[in-house]
Amino acid sequence: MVALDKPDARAALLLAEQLQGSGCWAKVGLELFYAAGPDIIGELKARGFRVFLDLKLHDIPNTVKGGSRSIARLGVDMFNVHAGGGLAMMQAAVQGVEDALDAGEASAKPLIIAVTQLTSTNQATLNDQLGIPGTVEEAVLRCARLTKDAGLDGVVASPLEVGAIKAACGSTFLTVTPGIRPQGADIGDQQRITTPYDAVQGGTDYLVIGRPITGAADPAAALQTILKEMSS
Ligand SMILES: O=C(O)c1cc(=O)[nH]c(=O)n1[C@@H]1O[C@H](COP(=O)(O)O)[C@@H](O)[C@H]1O
Repeated sequence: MVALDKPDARAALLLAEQLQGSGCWAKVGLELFYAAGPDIIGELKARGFRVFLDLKLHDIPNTVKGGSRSIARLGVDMFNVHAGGGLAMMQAAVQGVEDALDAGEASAKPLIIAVTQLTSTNQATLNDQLGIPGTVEEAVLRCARLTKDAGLDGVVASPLEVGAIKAACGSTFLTVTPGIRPQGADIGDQQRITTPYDAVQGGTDYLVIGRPITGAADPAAALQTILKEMSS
Protein backbone atom coordinates (compact mmCIF):
# COMPACT_ATOMS: atom_id res chain seq x y z
CA MET A 1 0.00 0.00 0.00
CA VAL A 2 1.51 3.28 -1.09
CA ALA A 3 0.71 6.29 1.11
CA LEU A 4 -0.24 9.10 -1.27
CA ASP A 5 0.70 11.76 1.27
CA LYS A 6 0.48 14.70 -1.16
CA PRO A 7 -0.93 18.22 -0.70
CA ASP A 8 -3.58 18.10 -3.44
CA ALA A 9 -5.43 15.87 -5.90
CA ARG A 10 -3.26 16.86 -8.86
CA ALA A 11 -0.01 15.79 -7.15
CA ALA A 12 -1.59 12.59 -5.82
CA LEU A 13 -3.02 11.55 -9.19
CA LEU A 14 0.27 12.30 -10.93
CA LEU A 15 1.98 9.95 -8.49
CA ALA A 16 -0.82 7.37 -8.73
CA GLU A 17 -0.52 7.29 -12.51
CA GLN A 18 3.18 6.44 -12.17
CA LEU A 19 2.26 3.49 -9.93
CA GLN A 20 -0.69 2.25 -12.03
CA GLY A 21 -0.54 -1.41 -13.01
CA SER A 22 1.85 -2.35 -10.19
CA GLY A 23 -0.92 -3.95 -8.14
CA CYS A 24 -0.33 -1.69 -5.16
CA TRP A 25 -3.16 -0.17 -3.13
CA ALA A 26 -3.51 3.60 -2.75
CA LYS A 27 -3.65 4.91 0.82
CA VAL A 28 -5.42 8.24 1.25
CA GLY A 29 -4.54 9.95 4.51
CA LEU A 30 -5.24 13.21 6.30
CA GLU A 31 -3.09 15.48 4.13
CA LEU A 32 -4.69 14.42 0.85
CA PHE A 33 -8.26 13.87 2.07
CA TYR A 34 -8.54 17.26 3.79
CA ALA A 35 -7.26 18.96 0.62
CA ALA A 36 -8.94 16.92 -2.12
CA GLY A 37 -12.14 15.74 -0.41
CA PRO A 38 -14.10 12.53 -1.03
CA ASP A 39 -13.88 12.84 -4.84
CA ILE A 40 -10.29 11.59 -4.71
CA ILE A 41 -11.60 8.12 -3.80
CA GLY A 42 -13.56 7.82 -7.06
CA GLU A 43 -10.60 9.16 -9.06
CA LEU A 44 -8.33 6.45 -7.65
CA LYS A 45 -10.92 3.70 -8.04
CA ALA A 46 -11.41 4.74 -11.68
CA ARG A 47 -7.67 4.19 -12.20
CA GLY A 48 -7.95 0.66 -10.87
CA PHE A 49 -6.62 1.14 -7.34
CA ARG A 50 -7.99 -0.48 -4.23
CA VAL A 51 -8.23 2.30 -1.66
CA PHE A 52 -7.36 2.36 2.05
CA LEU A 53 -8.86 5.49 3.62
CA ASP A 54 -6.63 6.29 6.58
CA LEU A 55 -8.53 8.87 8.66
CA LYS A 56 -7.94 7.13 12.02
CA LEU A 57 -11.38 7.82 13.50
CA HIS A 58 -11.25 8.45 17.27
CA ASP A 59 -14.37 9.98 18.83
CA ILE A 60 -17.46 9.06 20.83
CA PRO A 61 -19.24 5.93 19.54
CA ASN A 62 -22.21 7.75 17.99
CA THR A 63 -19.96 10.06 15.99
CA VAL A 64 -17.77 7.19 14.81
CA LYS A 65 -20.89 5.25 13.78
CA GLY A 66 -22.02 8.15 11.58
CA GLY A 67 -18.53 8.73 10.22
CA SER A 68 -18.13 5.07 9.34
CA ARG A 69 -21.51 5.05 7.58
CA SER A 70 -20.39 8.04 5.48
CA ILE A 71 -17.07 6.34 4.70
CA ALA A 72 -18.83 3.12 3.65
CA ARG A 73 -20.82 5.16 1.10
CA LEU A 74 -17.56 6.27 -0.55
CA GLY A 75 -16.81 2.72 -1.69
CA VAL A 76 -13.37 2.42 -0.06
CA ASP A 77 -11.87 -1.04 0.38
CA MET A 78 -10.46 -0.44 3.87
CA PHE A 79 -10.56 2.25 6.56
CA ASN A 80 -9.22 2.62 10.08
CA VAL A 81 -10.09 3.80 13.56
CA HIS A 82 -7.96 4.15 16.72
CA ALA A 83 -8.23 1.17 19.07
CA GLY A 84 -7.69 3.71 21.88
CA GLY A 85 -11.30 4.80 21.37
CA GLY A 86 -12.33 1.56 23.12
CA LEU A 87 -14.63 -1.38 22.53
CA ALA A 88 -17.92 0.52 22.15
CA MET A 89 -16.36 2.96 19.69
CA MET A 90 -15.00 0.16 17.51
CA GLN A 91 -18.33 -1.72 17.64
CA ALA A 92 -19.99 1.52 16.53
CA ALA A 93 -17.72 1.63 13.48
CA VAL A 94 -18.90 -1.86 12.50
CA GLN A 95 -22.52 -0.81 13.10
CA GLY A 96 -22.12 2.28 10.91
CA VAL A 97 -20.94 0.14 8.01
CA GLU A 98 -23.78 -2.35 8.56
CA ASP A 99 -26.29 0.52 8.59
CA ALA A 100 -24.94 1.74 5.24
CA LEU A 101 -25.20 -1.78 3.77
CA ASP A 102 -28.72 -2.34 5.15
CA ALA A 103 -29.88 1.00 3.74
CA GLY A 104 -28.45 0.13 0.31
CA GLU A 105 -26.04 3.09 0.49
CA ALA A 106 -22.97 0.84 0.06
CA SER A 107 -22.62 -2.25 -2.08
CA ALA A 108 -19.61 -3.88 -0.41
CA LYS A 109 -18.28 -4.06 3.13
CA PRO A 110 -14.91 -2.34 3.56
CA LEU A 111 -12.31 -3.95 5.81
CA ILE A 112 -12.19 -2.10 9.15
CA ILE A 113 -8.94 -2.07 11.06
CA ALA A 114 -7.71 -0.32 14.21
CA VAL A 115 -4.43 1.43 14.95
CA THR A 116 -2.89 -0.20 18.03
CA GLN A 117 0.04 2.07 18.87
CA LEU A 118 1.37 4.44 16.22
CA THR A 119 4.66 3.33 14.68
CA SER A 120 6.10 6.72 15.70
CA THR A 121 5.60 5.74 19.37
CA ASN A 122 8.52 4.22 21.26
CA GLN A 123 8.88 2.82 24.76
CA ALA A 124 9.61 6.24 26.32
CA THR A 125 6.63 7.92 24.60
CA LEU A 126 4.34 5.16 25.83
CA ASN A 127 5.51 5.14 29.45
CA ASP A 128 6.68 8.71 30.09
CA GLN A 129 4.36 10.80 27.93
CA LEU A 130 1.19 8.72 27.60
CA GLY A 131 1.47 7.14 31.06
CA ILE A 132 0.76 3.66 29.70
CA PRO A 133 2.77 1.07 31.70
CA GLY A 134 4.44 -2.04 30.28
CA THR A 135 6.17 -2.69 26.99
CA VAL A 136 5.04 -1.42 23.60
CA GLU A 137 4.32 -4.99 22.58
CA GLU A 138 2.04 -5.50 25.60
CA ALA A 139 0.13 -2.32 24.74
CA VAL A 140 -0.15 -3.37 21.09
CA LEU A 141 -1.46 -6.82 22.04
CA ARG A 142 -4.03 -5.36 24.44
CA CYS A 143 -5.33 -3.16 21.61
CA ALA A 144 -5.26 -6.04 19.13
CA ARG A 145 -7.34 -8.31 21.39
CA LEU A 146 -9.85 -5.50 21.99
CA THR A 147 -10.06 -4.90 18.24
CA LYS A 148 -10.77 -8.57 17.63
CA ASP A 149 -13.42 -8.58 20.38
CA ALA A 150 -15.10 -5.62 18.67
CA GLY A 151 -15.41 -7.61 15.46
CA LEU A 152 -12.97 -5.67 13.29
CA ASP A 153 -10.87 -7.31 10.57
CA GLY A 154 -7.42 -6.51 11.89
CA VAL A 155 -4.96 -3.93 13.13
CA VAL A 156 -2.31 -1.44 12.16
CA ALA A 157 0.94 -2.10 14.01
CA SER A 158 4.67 -2.24 13.45
CA PRO A 159 5.95 -5.25 11.48
CA LEU A 160 7.96 -6.06 14.63
CA GLU A 161 4.73 -7.04 16.40
CA VAL A 162 3.09 -9.18 13.71
CA GLY A 163 4.17 -12.55 15.11
CA ALA A 164 2.81 -11.77 18.56
CA ILE A 165 -0.46 -10.39 17.13
CA LYS A 166 -1.01 -13.48 14.97
CA ALA A 167 -0.26 -15.73 17.96
CA ALA A 168 -2.76 -13.83 20.12
CA CYS A 169 -5.54 -13.17 17.58
CA GLY A 170 -5.15 -15.88 14.95
CA SER A 171 -3.55 -16.08 11.53
CA THR A 172 -6.55 -14.66 9.62
CA PHE A 173 -6.64 -11.48 11.75
CA LEU A 174 -5.14 -8.90 9.39
CA THR A 175 -1.96 -6.99 10.08
CA VAL A 176 -1.31 -3.75 8.21
CA THR A 177 2.17 -2.43 8.85
CA PRO A 178 3.70 0.99 8.26
CA GLY A 179 7.17 1.58 9.68
CA ILE A 180 8.81 0.09 6.59
CA ARG A 181 12.27 1.33 5.67
CA PRO A 182 14.56 -0.26 3.05
CA GLN A 183 18.19 -0.58 4.17
CA GLY A 184 19.81 2.86 4.29
CA ALA A 185 16.56 4.82 3.83
CA ASP A 186 15.81 7.88 5.91
CA ILE A 187 13.91 6.80 9.06
CA GLY A 188 12.28 10.19 9.68
CA ASP A 189 9.69 10.15 12.47
CA GLN A 190 9.16 6.37 12.45
CA GLN A 191 10.35 4.48 15.55
CA ARG A 192 9.40 0.81 15.21
CA ILE A 193 10.67 -0.19 11.78
CA THR A 194 11.91 -3.09 9.68
CA THR A 195 12.97 -3.56 6.06
CA PRO A 196 10.41 -4.72 3.47
CA TYR A 197 12.09 -8.15 3.42
CA ASP A 198 11.90 -8.58 7.20
CA ALA A 199 8.27 -7.42 7.23
CA VAL A 200 7.32 -10.09 4.69
CA GLN A 201 9.33 -12.73 6.58
CA GLY A 202 7.50 -11.70 9.76
CA GLY A 203 4.15 -12.56 8.17
CA THR A 204 2.60 -9.13 7.68
CA ASP A 205 -0.45 -9.03 5.38
CA TYR A 206 -0.08 -5.48 3.99
CA LEU A 207 2.99 -3.25 3.98
CA VAL A 208 2.27 0.50 4.07
CA ILE A 209 5.03 2.57 2.50
CA GLY A 210 5.16 6.31 1.95
CA ARG A 211 8.30 8.41 1.71
CA PRO A 212 10.69 5.67 0.52
CA ILE A 213 8.51 5.60 -2.64
CA THR A 214 6.83 9.01 -2.80
CA GLY A 215 10.04 10.89 -2.04
CA ALA A 216 12.12 9.02 -4.65
CA ALA A 217 13.14 10.71 -7.90
CA ASP A 218 11.47 7.78 -9.71
CA PRO A 219 8.64 6.44 -7.50
CA ALA A 220 7.74 3.62 -9.93
CA ALA A 221 11.34 2.35 -9.90
CA ALA A 222 11.50 2.65 -6.10
CA LEU A 223 8.33 0.57 -5.81
CA GLN A 224 9.71 -2.09 -8.15
CA THR A 225 12.94 -2.30 -6.12
CA ILE A 226 10.90 -2.78 -2.93
CA LEU A 227 8.63 -5.40 -4.57
CA LYS A 228 11.75 -7.30 -5.66
CA GLU A 229 13.19 -7.10 -2.15
CA MET A 230 9.88 -8.39 -0.72
CA SER A 231 9.90 -11.50 -2.87
CA SER A 232 13.62 -12.35 -2.82
O1 LIG B 1 -2.61 4.09 9.89
C1 LIG B 1 -1.57 4.31 9.26
O2 LIG B 1 -1.55 4.18 8.04
C2 LIG B 1 -0.34 4.61 10.01
C3 LIG B 1 -0.30 4.14 11.31
C4 LIG B 1 0.90 4.16 12.04
O3 LIG B 1 0.98 3.67 13.16
N1 LIG B 1 2.01 4.68 11.44
C5 LIG B 1 1.99 5.21 10.17
O4 LIG B 1 3.05 5.62 9.68
N2 LIG B 1 0.79 5.23 9.47
C6 LIG B 1 0.73 5.87 8.13
O5 LIG B 1 1.60 5.15 7.23
C7 LIG B 1 2.30 6.04 6.37
C8 LIG B 1 3.79 5.81 6.54
O6 LIG B 1 4.48 6.67 5.71
P1 LIG B 1 6.07 6.71 5.63
O7 LIG B 1 6.61 6.88 7.01
O8 LIG B 1 6.33 7.92 4.76
O9 LIG B 1 6.51 5.40 5.00
C9 LIG B 1 1.84 7.46 6.71
O10 LIG B 1 0.84 7.83 5.77
C10 LIG B 1 1.24 7.33 8.09
O11 LIG B 1 0.15 8.22 8.28
